[in-house]
Amino acid sequence: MQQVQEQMVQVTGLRKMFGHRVVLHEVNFAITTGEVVGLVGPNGAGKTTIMKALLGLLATDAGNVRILGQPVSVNTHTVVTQQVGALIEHPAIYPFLSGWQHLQLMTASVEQMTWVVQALQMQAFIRRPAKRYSLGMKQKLGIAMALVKRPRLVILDEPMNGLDPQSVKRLRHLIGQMAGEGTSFLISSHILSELEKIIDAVILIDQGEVLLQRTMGQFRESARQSLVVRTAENARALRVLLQADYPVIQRGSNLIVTQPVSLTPLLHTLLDAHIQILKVNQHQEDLETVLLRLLAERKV
Ligand SMILES: Nc1ncnc2c1ncn2[C@@H]1O[C@H](COP(=O)(O)OP(=O)(O)OP(=O)(O)O)[C@@H](O)[C@H]1O
Repeated sequence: MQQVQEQMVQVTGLRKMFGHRVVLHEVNFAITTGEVVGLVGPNGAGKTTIMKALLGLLATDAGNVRILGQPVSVNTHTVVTQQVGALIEHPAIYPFLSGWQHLQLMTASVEQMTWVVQALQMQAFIRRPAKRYSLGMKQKLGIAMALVKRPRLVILDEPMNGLDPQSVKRLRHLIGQMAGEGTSFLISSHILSELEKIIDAVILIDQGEVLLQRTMGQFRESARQSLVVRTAENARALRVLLQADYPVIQRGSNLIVTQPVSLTPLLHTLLDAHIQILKVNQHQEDLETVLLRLLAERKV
């Protein structure tokens, strides 16, 4: 069923200083209903600070946060309490309570608790005291606590930390399912290859500024296409292509043409030099490559 694209989060002109250091400059972005947004950027870029501001956990110096149209600040967080689930930094876990008792702190609904325990496959350890949990079990419990009330907005800071591949897959599935039912997600992660599989849009933060906000559709359209060519004589092929002014580099056993070019003249150049072509592939830059390139270009 098509979701109505209601505004879930609206952040305008957010500014935060720690002492004299500006850590968020004029941050603006929006998240719609059912949208899964990735918040990415280098260490110290300001991702956790943004998440804390969204939850009203941090006094800001300027700007506004609205969730479902309602203002959020350190003094006003009714909408956060009622509609938002979050896991920021480490989950708050009491060693002597079981996982189940932690979930009971979040909701009175046994149905909701049973649903999340099954969805994240926590049945085997949910009744044990949390002091006996592994890192990954604690992380799952933290995620379960964020999701159990089926909130309208979920904020997850590095949710994949410590999770095994099966659990990552299960979480991905669950996020997709909840998003399909209208829950919005803001997820930070350094594991861009994983993040890319679940997000609808990405926000890139660097030094407290939003460098880019794009839907994955826009992102794929603008991602550069490179051409991967393998020949029987790569060293000679490299020389021939460079002489013909192609932007080409050698990587492992492949030659990479780094900018869009027409295929036929390139192949003719190689065939005219009697070089046997073994493989030709179009390759699209992935999220990680594009973001690293954008960050590198910024430093130039
Ligand atoms: N309580 C604080 N006091 C002073 N400076 C702080 C405080 N919290 C964060 N900072 C600074 O604010 C900046 C942004 O930190 P933040 O934790 O938001 O980054 P991040 O993008 O989440 O980084 P990471 O990827 O390493 O988790 C950093 O330079 C950090 O040193």
